[in-house]
Amino acid sequence: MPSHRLFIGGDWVHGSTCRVVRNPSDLEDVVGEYDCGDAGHVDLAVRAAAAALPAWSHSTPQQRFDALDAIGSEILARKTELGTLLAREEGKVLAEAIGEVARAGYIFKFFAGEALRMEGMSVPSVRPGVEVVTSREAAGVVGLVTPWNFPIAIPAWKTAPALACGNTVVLKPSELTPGCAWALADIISRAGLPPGVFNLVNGGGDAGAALVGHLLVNAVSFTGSSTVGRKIAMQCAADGKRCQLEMGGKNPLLVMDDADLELSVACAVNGAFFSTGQRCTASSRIIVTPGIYSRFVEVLASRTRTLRVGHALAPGTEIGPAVDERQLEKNRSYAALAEQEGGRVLAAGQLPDSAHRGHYFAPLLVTNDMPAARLNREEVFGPVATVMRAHDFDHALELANDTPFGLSAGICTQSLALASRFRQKAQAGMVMVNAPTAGVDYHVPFGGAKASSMGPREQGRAALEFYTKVKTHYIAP
Ligand SMILES: NC(=O)C1=CN([C@@H]2O[C@H](COP(=O)(O)OP(=O)(O)OC[C@H]3O[C@@H](n4cnc5c(N)ncnc54)[C@H](OP(=O)(O)O)[C@@H]3O)[C@@H](O)[C@H]2O)C=CC1
Ligand SMILES: O=C(O)CCC(=O)C(=O)O
Repeated sequence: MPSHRLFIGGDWVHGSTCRVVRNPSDLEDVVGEYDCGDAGHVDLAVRAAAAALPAWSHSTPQQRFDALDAIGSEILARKTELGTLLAREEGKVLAEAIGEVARAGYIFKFFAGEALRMEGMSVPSVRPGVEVVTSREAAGVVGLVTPWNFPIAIPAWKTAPALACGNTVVLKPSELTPGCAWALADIISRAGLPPGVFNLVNGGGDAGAALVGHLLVNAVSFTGSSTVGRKIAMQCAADGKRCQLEMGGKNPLLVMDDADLELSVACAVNGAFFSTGQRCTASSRIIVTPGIYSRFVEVLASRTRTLRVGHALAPGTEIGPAVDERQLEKNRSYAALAEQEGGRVLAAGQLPDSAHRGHYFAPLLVTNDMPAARLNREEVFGPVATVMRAHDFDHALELANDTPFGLSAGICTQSLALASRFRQKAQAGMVMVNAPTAGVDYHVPFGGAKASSMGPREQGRAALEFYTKVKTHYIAP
């Protein structure tokens, strides 16, 4: 099987090592071999991006539109094939994987349009006869460091706005999922961009650190763990680089006495367990008021027991495997905490007969009313959710906000008054009413409050704040 190379300065280049990627649903299935780069490859890629910057940052909106639109079209045309690759590489069930690929395609289409709509302002000056206008310019060479859990959508939602705004890019995806990033680079390589405008260096955290610390990189956008995010923030602050971080979540879903039972169970199951809980927007804390508690827990527990865990490509699978052995061990260690911390297991899903073939973990529903319990404070990133009992709405809101994170927060209620109070008081970047905390639109801002995010928002028009610098022009006659 030929190894997939790095893409640097318009050429496919050998890396220094090679990674064999195996399907987490079936470890005997080899997905592919991918070259990994080191600090030297990162240096070459950043220099290529810096050399391409002057011309690309002055390219016409039409050139940018044409390239991004072509990339979006090819991704959409190949969504089933690429979705299958994603499902094999990351373990996301096929329907969700195809949905993620389509999302990546639409993101490129959306930002193709944004390239045409790059606006400035014309503002009356306080001085007579002077004209004031603002314009947007590219931020420069951008380093994109991405995680494994959305291996094509996250590279897309960073790369597309970066290119639309005239930046040049070095993408360093997670070493666990190089295949989707490679497929994206392959599509981009045929979209008519000049050499060096987009570069791919697959590799591990060393390549990521080399990219973040490179002096020719002007801006860094990162999605991943809080631990790595904090390191990157410190490095960028020391170097004076722009920085955008999307990190963890411990997202609450409130279920109020007046909630529709079926709808709230569906929101909880989707938010807590779909995508194997490997979403920063996952509903890992479900906070329930007394009037609905017993009925809700009974239906949710029975639904949890019957969730179909299995091979991501098998028809009917609802929950795929954990991405790798390390994440599986992490899930198991949190599962062990369920009783150690004084909680109780309400329900556990069933492992498939073929569980020994992959990194399978059965969804777990735990009750623990202690806000200080680790299961209520730390991001597991697996299909593990706690149910907490709240006395009333105010108590539920207090529990919801009692977390260092603030990405997404949801409420199930039929009361407009409660929904409005929740939307105002929830300390989160995204609030959902009668909808799961996870699963967002691709054309509106995405990001969190408190320790979940740093820097300007991603996605939608808000993304332009990070990927452009505003210039103010004073023109006197
Ligand atoms: N909020 C979110 O969306 C995500 C949160 N997470 C959380 O993080 C945990 C661990 O997942 P993991 O993939 O290891 O996440 P990491 O934060 O470790 O990795 C994210 C990306 O950063 C890279 N990286 C690692 N170290 C550095 C560094 N020092 N400088 C620059 N880049 C670096 C990684 O490379 P490499 O390929 O070597 O890992 C990867 O590309 C999960 O269990 C989950 O809790 C993870 C993914 C997404
Ligand atoms: O919930 C979503 O649609 C997006 C989640 C996400 O971006 C993440 O987990 O990194």
